[in-house]
Amino acid sequence: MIAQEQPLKETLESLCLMLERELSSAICSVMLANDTGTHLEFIAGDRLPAAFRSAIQRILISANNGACGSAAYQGATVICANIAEDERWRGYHGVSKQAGLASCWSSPVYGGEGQLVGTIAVYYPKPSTPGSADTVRIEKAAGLMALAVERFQVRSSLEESEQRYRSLFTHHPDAVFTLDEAGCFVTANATCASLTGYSVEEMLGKPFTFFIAEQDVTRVEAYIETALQGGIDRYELTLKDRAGRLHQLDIIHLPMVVHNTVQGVHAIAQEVTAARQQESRLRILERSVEASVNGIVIADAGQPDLPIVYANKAFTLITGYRQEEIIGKNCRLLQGPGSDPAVIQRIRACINEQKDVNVTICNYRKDGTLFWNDLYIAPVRDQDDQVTHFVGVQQDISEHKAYEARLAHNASHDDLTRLPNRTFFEEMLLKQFSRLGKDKKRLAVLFVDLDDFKPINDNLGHAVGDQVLVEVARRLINAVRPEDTVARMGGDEFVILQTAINDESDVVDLVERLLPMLARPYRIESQELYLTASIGIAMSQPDTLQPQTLIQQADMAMYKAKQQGRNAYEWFTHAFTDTVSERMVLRNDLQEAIEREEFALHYQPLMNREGKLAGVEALLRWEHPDKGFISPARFIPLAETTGQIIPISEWALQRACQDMQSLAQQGLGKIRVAVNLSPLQFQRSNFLATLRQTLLTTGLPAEQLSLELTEGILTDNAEGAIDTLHALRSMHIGVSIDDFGTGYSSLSYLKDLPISTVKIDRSFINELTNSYDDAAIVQGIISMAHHLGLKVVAEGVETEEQYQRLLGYQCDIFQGYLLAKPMPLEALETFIAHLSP
Ligand SMILES: Nc1nc2c(ncn2[C@@H]2O[C@@H]3COP(=O)(O)O[C@H]4[C@@H](O)[C@H](n5cnc6c(=O)[nH]c(N)nc65)O[C@@H]4COP(=O)(O)O[C@H]3[C@H]2O)c(=O)[nH]1
Repeated sequence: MIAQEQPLKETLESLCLMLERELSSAICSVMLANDTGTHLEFIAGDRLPAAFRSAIQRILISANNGACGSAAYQGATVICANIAEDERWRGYHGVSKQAGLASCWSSPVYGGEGQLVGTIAVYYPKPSTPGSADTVRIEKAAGLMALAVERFQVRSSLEESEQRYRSLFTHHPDAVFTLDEAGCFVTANATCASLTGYSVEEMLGKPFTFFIAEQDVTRVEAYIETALQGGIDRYELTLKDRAGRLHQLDIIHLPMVVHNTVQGVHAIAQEVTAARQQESRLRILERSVEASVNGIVIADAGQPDLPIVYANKAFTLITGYRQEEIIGKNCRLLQGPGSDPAVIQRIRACINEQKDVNVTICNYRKDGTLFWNDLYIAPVRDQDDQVTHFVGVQQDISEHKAYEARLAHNASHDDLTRLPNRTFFEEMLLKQFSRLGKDKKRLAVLFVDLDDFKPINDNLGHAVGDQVLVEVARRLINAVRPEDTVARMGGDEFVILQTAINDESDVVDLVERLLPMLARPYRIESQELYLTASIGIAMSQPDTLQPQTLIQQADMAMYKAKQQGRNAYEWFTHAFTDTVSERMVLRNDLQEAIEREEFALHYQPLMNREGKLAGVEALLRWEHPDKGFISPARFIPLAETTGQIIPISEWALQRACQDMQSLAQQGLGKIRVAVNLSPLQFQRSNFLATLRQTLLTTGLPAEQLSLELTEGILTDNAEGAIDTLHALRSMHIGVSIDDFGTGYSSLSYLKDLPISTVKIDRSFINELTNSYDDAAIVQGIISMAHHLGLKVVAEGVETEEQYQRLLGYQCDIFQGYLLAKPMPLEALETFIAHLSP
C-alpha cells in the first residue's frame, strides 16, 4: 500500500489494523508531528471512540502529556500501564475512562534524517505492559509508519513542484512549448493556440516549422538543431497564423535535458509585432525629424529650466549652434534685443499652461545675426498625460519677412523717389495730429509743385524727368528735420509734413530755404536744367478737426502761389477756398469721367463756297452726371495742366475715326474730320505711333483726318514740331492752324511749314462787320494764305452779313452757327442726308 502511494491516512489506518491484528484486544492510533515539531496531530485510529479522538486531536509535545506527548518529547517509548493512576494523563482521565481505555504504550517515530515523524500508540481496555514480542511488533509498525509518511512527503513535494511548474507553463503570457527531437510539438500552452489560431490539440505532433513563414524555415531548423545539441539561442522569426496573418516572434530556445540527455527543445516565444512596428515607426519619425528642413528641438520638461535634449541638423544650420553647444541649454539663448517681450511672454505663458503655441519671433544666430523664426511649440505627454517634453519646430522665415517688408514698403512708397506715397503721408499726418498735445505745438503741411516740369518731361523725355524728380526728392529730404515727413503725391507734386512747430516763422524758415534750394540748377546727363517750385502752406489750427483737410488747403494755397507768379509760396486762407476747391473738385470729377467714359463727341459741319460739306470738326462734350454739360473751354485747360488731356484726347481721336467710318459704311460719303490736338499730346514721343495705331485699328484713310493745332504748339517747340508736321504730311494727314491771328506767328513763318489750312479765329470774324481793322486783317490773312497755297477756314460765322463778306474775301471754308451748330453723330447723319447733292 505504501508502494502503491495510497493517501496517507488510508495507509496509516491500514497500519493500525495490521498492528491491532497482531496485538489481540489492542486499539492502535497514529499521530503526526506538525512542521514546527511542537504538536502532534491525530491522523489514524478510527476504532478509538469519537470523543477520545476529538480530545487528542491536537496535543502539545511536552514532558508529561499523556503517552504520545511524553514519548515524542522524550524520544523514547512511554508505557502507561494504568492510565487511571498515571499522572501524565491528567486532564484525560475522564475521557479515557469513558472510552474504556486502561493502558497505553506510545513510541516516537523518526524519519531517515532522524527527524520526528510522529507517534504510534497502542491502547488496552485493561492495565497492562508490553511483552518483548509486543515491543518488536510496535517497532516494526513504527518503521513502516516512518516509511509511509516519508514517501508521502516526497510525493507531495513533487506534486507541488510539478503544479508550480505547470502553472508557470499554463499561465505564462508568452507562448511556451516543447518540441521533440524531430522538432514537433510535444506541449503547447494556451498562448500558443491563441497566437497560431490552432487549438493545442491540433498543434501537438505538428512540426514547429509548419507555423513558420517560408523565408525563416531554414534558419529556424538550424536553431532547433543547436538547441538539440545543448545550445541556447534567442532569435526572431515570422510566424504565419491560421488566417495567414504574420506575427513577429522573439524566441528563446533551450535544450530539454532529462537524465543528462537532451530529449527535445523548450521554447518561449513572445509576440513583438507591435513593438517592431512601433520601432519602425519611431525609426521613420526619427529619420524625418533628422532630415526635416525645419529646425526641431526637444526640451526636457522634467528638469528645471527646460534644457534642450535634442536638436536636429536643420536647427544647427539655421542657428549656427552645434548640437553639443546647445544640448543642456535653454532655448532662450536664441533671444536678443530685438525679440519682442510680448511674444516671449506668450511663449512662457503657454509653456506654463502646457499648451501649444505658434509665434513669429525675432531670434539670433550664434554669430549674432538676426533671423525671423516662425516657431511652433507643443508639449509631449506620456501615457499618464504628464508633460515630459516640449518640442519646438522652427522655420527661418527671414526671407519671407523681408519680402513682406518690401511689399509693405512698396505699398506705402513711391517707386521712383523711394519717398513715402500719399497713403503713407496721410497715415503719418493722422498719427502726428493725434499726438498734438496741449503744449500749443502745431503741424504744417507744405504742398510743393514744380513749375514748368511738364515741358522737361515732354521735351527731354521721361528718363530725364525722372532724374529731376529724384533730385528734387533728395533736396527736400535734406532740407527737413528727421522727424518731418516728405512724400510724393504723384507727378511733380510733393508734400512735407512739418511737426511740432511753434508758429508760422518755423514754416517760413523752411520754405525760404527750400525755394532757393529747389531753384538751383539740375545737372542731368550733362545738361543744366532750371526749374522752380510753388509751395502752398496750411497749418493746423486749434479748431482743425480733420487733418486731411490740411492737404487740400495746402494744395489750394499752392495754386494761389502759382497764380501769383512762380517760385513763390502762399499761405492758405479761407478766402480762396471756394474758387480753388471748385477747381479741385472738377479735377476729381474729370478723373471719374475718364474712368466712366462720360465723354461724347459732337460734330460741327464745315461748308465750302458752294454750300457743300467740306468736312466736320470733332468737338468734345462732357455731360456731368450731376452738374450737366460742362464746356470744353472750362475743362480742357484744366485737363491740360493735370495731364488728364492725354487719355481724353486719345479717346476723342479714336471715336472720331470710328464715327467717320460708320458714316462711310452708311453711304454718307468719305467725310473729312478735323480733330483738335492738345499741345501735351502733340509733344509726346509716342504721338505719331498712337496716331498710326488709331488709323490702323479704325481703318480710316489718313486723307480723311485733319488735325487742328494752335500756333503755340509750333512756337513752343519749333524744331520737334516741324519734324512731326513733316511726318504727318508724309502720312497724308491734313494740318490746320487753329485760332489763327491770336498768336504771334506771322504768315511768313507758316510759309515753310507743311500745313494745309489756317482757321481764322472767331474773334476776328465776330468783329468783321464792325471793325475796319479786323476786316482788313481777315482780308489780309486770306489773300496771303492763298498766296502761300493754304486754304482758309473762317470759324464762328454767325450772321449772313459775315458770311457774305467772307465770300467776297474769297474765304474757302465756313464754320459757324449760321451754317450749322455742333451736333451729335445721329443728327449729323440726318444733316448730311438732307444736303443737296
Ligand atoms: N460763339 C460761337 N461759337 C462757335 C461758333 N461756331 C463754332 N463755335 C465754337 O467754337 C469752338 C471751335 O473750336 P475750337 O476753336 O477748336 O476750340 C475748342 C478747342 O480748342 C477745344 N476742344 C474742343 N474739343 C476738343 C478736343 O477734342 N480736343 C482738344 N484738345 N480740344 C478740344 O475746346 C474749344 C471750345 O470748344 P467748343 O466749346 O466746342 O467751341 C467750339 C465751337 O462750338 C459760332 O458761330 N459762334
